[in-house]
Order: sequence, then structure tokens, then C-alpha cells
Amino acid sequence: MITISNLTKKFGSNVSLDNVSCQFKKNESIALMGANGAGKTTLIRSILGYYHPNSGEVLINGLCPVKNRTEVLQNISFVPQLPPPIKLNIDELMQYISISSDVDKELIEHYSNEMKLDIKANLYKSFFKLSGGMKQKLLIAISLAKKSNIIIYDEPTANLDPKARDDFYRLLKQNEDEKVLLFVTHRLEEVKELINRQIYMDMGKVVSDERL
Ligand SMILES: Nc1ncnc2c1ncn2[C@@H]1O[C@H](COP(=O)(O)OP(=O)(O)OP(=O)(O)O)[C@@H](O)[C@H]1O
Repeated sequence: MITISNLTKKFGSNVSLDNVSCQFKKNESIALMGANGAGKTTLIRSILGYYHPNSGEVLINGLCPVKNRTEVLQNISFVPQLPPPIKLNIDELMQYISISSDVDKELIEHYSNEMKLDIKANLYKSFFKLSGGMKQKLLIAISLAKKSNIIIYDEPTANLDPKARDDFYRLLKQNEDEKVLLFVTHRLEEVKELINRQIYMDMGKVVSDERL
């Protein structure tokens, strides 16, 4: 489903991804780990088509995410490390997402409720005025409502309190069948129940890839 072949990405003289090759298939839940600066986010952004590789390629169901960005992103739910600075209010944001990505608004509300985010009380509040945890809860709710085959989370729980983390992992467990779930995390113990593959990166390389 996701094929990464000899992928190298440099920023100036800094090699962020160094000849990385790996495949992620459906029914795999992968914890992507490694020290700060190891290349995890660069790998994820390459999968999302943010970057032109210096060499090698990424294919998502046979499509290049740079050349076929819209088509590729239609099939991916992504929650970034830092929420984007969205000026729309929650109502407008849900409206926009339901139209642009064909996501059911009621399902976003359902998952928001499950994440203990009171959508109705905050409907006309700008996204950027929500607390860090509230933003993350809404992005998680949208990611689950989108029903994508590929779900990518880049440290999504950093701003969540322990209860919200439990809610999130419970919902994810219900949602993981037939999908690729790729999880950047520094907290392996939290996702242990959820994952069946563990990848470590260091200095832009995959240094360990273990199926559990
Ligand atoms: N847009 C960019 N411009 C320049 N250098 C970058 C850029 N993005 C990443 N890098 C560099 O690439 C290397 C890998 O960064 P990356 O963000 O992929 O690491 P990471 O494993 O996600 O780290 P963390 O755990 O801190 O999030 C680092 O040396 C970083 O400085």
C-alpha cells in the first residue's frame, strides 16, 4: 500500500532521509520511533507529498504523492505534531471538511463526543482559539470520521490528558482493521497494545524493523 524505495531527502547538506526503503501494508499498525531529528517527520511528510525527494520514490497505492497529491490525500487521515493555524471556526471547519473530503459531519461530532470535546458549546469559536488539547481532539475526531485506508499520526497525544489518551487509543483500536496505521511516538508503552510492527530510525536511516 505504501512503498518507499531508496528514498533520500536532503535539506542543504543535511541528509534527513538516507536511502530509506520500506513497505507498509494493510492491517499493519506501526510505531515509528527514534531520537529527535532522526527523520521520522521527514519520512511522514514525504509520504504526504510535501517534499520532492533528492532520489528514490514513494508510492501510495501505486501513485506518487507529489504528482497525485489530491488523489493520494483523499485516502489518508493525518494528524500532525503541531495543529495548523486554522482561522475558521469549528462549524465552518466541519462544513469545509465535509464538502472537500466527503466526511460525515455527524460522525465528526460523534468522535468528538467520544473524545469528550463539546462541539456544540464551541461551535463558533475559531479553531486557533481552542486549547492545544481541544485542537488535537478535534483533529483526531476528523481523522477517525474520514474513514481512510491510511491513518498517520505524528505524536498526536502530546497535548492530551491521560483520560483523553485512553479515549483516543480505545477509539483507534475499534478503527484499525484493514488499514495502515502509522504512528510516530516517543512513548512505546502507550501504543504497545495497538501496534504489530516497530520501526526505529536514526540519522535518517531505518536501523531496526521488527514485526511483533
Ligand atoms: N524543513 C526543513 N528544513 C531544514 N531541515 C529540516 C527540515 N525538516 C527537517 N529538517 C532536518 O531534518 C532532520 C530530521 O528532522 P525530522 O523533523 O524528520 O526529525 P524527527 O525524527 O521527526 O524528530 P522529532 O522527534 O524531534 O520530531 C533534522 O536534522 C531536521 O533539522
